[in-house]
Amino acid sequence: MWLMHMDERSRVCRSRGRCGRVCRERRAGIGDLAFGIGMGGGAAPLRVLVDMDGVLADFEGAVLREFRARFPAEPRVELAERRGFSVREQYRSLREDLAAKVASVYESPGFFLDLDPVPGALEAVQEMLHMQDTEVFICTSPLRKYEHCVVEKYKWVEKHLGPEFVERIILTRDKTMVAADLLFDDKDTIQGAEPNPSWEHILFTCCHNRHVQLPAPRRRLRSWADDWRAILESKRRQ
Ligand SMILES: Cc1cn([C@H]2C[C@H](O)[C@@H](COP(=O)(O)O)O2)c(=O)[nH]c1=O
Ligand SMILES: [Mg+2]
Repeated sequence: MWLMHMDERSRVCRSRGRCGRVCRERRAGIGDLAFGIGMGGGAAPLRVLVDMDGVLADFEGAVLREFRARFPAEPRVELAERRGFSVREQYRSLREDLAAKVASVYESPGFFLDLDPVPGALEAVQEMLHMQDTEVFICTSPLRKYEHCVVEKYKWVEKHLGPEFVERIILTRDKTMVAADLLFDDKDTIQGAEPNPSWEHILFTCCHNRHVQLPAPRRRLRSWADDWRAILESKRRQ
């Protein structure tokens, strides 16, 4: 199967890292071994990226709670009414000035540090960390207004997952540039400089994407109680 991706003249993987198992074999040097130009072991570990807001940390629940506390007289968007990734744009559609008000909530010092973990998330990533032939990284995007967000994301990871996971933080506004096999993320559309990212995006269900119809063959993880292990195993077999 992986041979389909190999260009025999240049001896490079023509998929340029976009082909799941093939890429893991390339990372492990099996492609080179097959052409007699190096030594390889087994397939490289399955590399899994796990998003932070909406997947590990409950961004949406905290936005609503804090908005209600700070602006009790203002209209708000209940979680059951959330649609679309951007909470700011949905508040703007209620009334123009509410966009700045809701942004002031998540741009405040302490907001990111105080987020509650998503149920089951900490246990799942700790289990992934100890799984054989598996590498797990936290791949998260900072706010444009990054003053508190960046350092608090690091502190949140240390507080809830420990220093081992701090080493595993990838902070980027462009996740398409990160090479991996899987990305668990609540944002329904992830775009960036690389038009063909190497990972398969597993949409993690969150209040704002619950109603999004995914075209085949895209997959969802409904919660951390859903069968994330089966998704990893299916990817390993591809
Ligand atoms: C308006 C708005 C912003 N965000 C922010 C919060 C984070 O800084 C990033 C997403 O981070 P992730 O770890 O990649 O999930 O965008 C948001 O999540 N939702 C919003 O509505
Ligand atoms: Mg997210």
